[in-house]
Amino acid sequence: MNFDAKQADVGSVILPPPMEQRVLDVRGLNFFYGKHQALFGVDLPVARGKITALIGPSGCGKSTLLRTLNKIYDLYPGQHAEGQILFNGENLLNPREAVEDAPPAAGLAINGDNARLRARIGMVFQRPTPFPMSIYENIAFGVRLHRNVSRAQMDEIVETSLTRAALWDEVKDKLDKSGLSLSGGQQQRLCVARGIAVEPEVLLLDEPASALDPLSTAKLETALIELKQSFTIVIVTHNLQQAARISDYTGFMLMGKMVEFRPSGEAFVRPATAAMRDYVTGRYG
Ligand SMILES: Nc1ncnc2c1ncn2[C@@H]1O[C@H](COP(=O)(O)OP(=O)(O)OP(=O)(O)O)[C@@H](O)[C@H]1O
Repeated sequence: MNFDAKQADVGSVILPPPMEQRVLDVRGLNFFYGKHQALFGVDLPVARGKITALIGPSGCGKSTLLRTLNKIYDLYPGQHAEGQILFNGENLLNPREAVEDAPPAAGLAINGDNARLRARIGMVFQRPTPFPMSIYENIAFGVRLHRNVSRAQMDEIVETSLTRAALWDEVKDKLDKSGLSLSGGQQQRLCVARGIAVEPEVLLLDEPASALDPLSTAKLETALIELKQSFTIVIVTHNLQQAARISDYTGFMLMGKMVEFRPSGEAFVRPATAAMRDYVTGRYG
């Protein structure tokens, strides 16, 4: 898929959710891998209790943008971001900055504490990454890091998390078996259960179904639709049908820019930009 710079200068159409509904609000974000700039002035408003999908051709910056939201890139030397990522009244990129016109805070201030940030904004990766421990411990491990709970309370958290991730029925009789003994699709739902067990506000998913068969994908999608009653979800996907099926808002990116951001129903039926129209009709790629 080759776009020259002229073709990519397609303008942008951004129809954000109202300010009071935004849990995260990315404004004018630039991102750099060393000297290589991967994001250019990106805006991403994320509505609370909704699923936001990020789509676009390979290399357009979807995963990079997702990785900025819980600052996981901070663990890698040479990577840095500039701009504003507003979360609970605070600019994550500059916690001391006085932010005007920020969405209302609904949770704890992060105060520059990245460990707290990653507990509030959890992440599930492309390949399932269960810990080499029992199914039960996969979930209990993270909870213990954040809270002191009794065995009975932990049993309840494990059951609730697995139920919400649509996995309980398949594993309830083998909680002491290794997480690695599950199928790929089950492992991915275990990772979702692990992510939500610590009750984050936001769950980030980077192409979580790319390694799954259609049945496992359908189960994961069902789980995500249920989960948005309790959590906000941002998902990167190459699967346009999936984005159209499950998301409330869609952001279409091209060459490091946010070209179109709109409610998904409208965006897929009537793309506002020629670039997104070409992309969803398969004219490119
Ligand atoms: N670790 C890295 N070091 C240097 N450049 C990187 C790194 N990771 C990504 N990039 C570059 O940043 C740009 C955006 O990459 P990114 O992975 O965010 O795109 P993407 O839209 O998620 O792609 P895909 O759909 O193929 O996963 C690309 O030009 C890519 O080559």
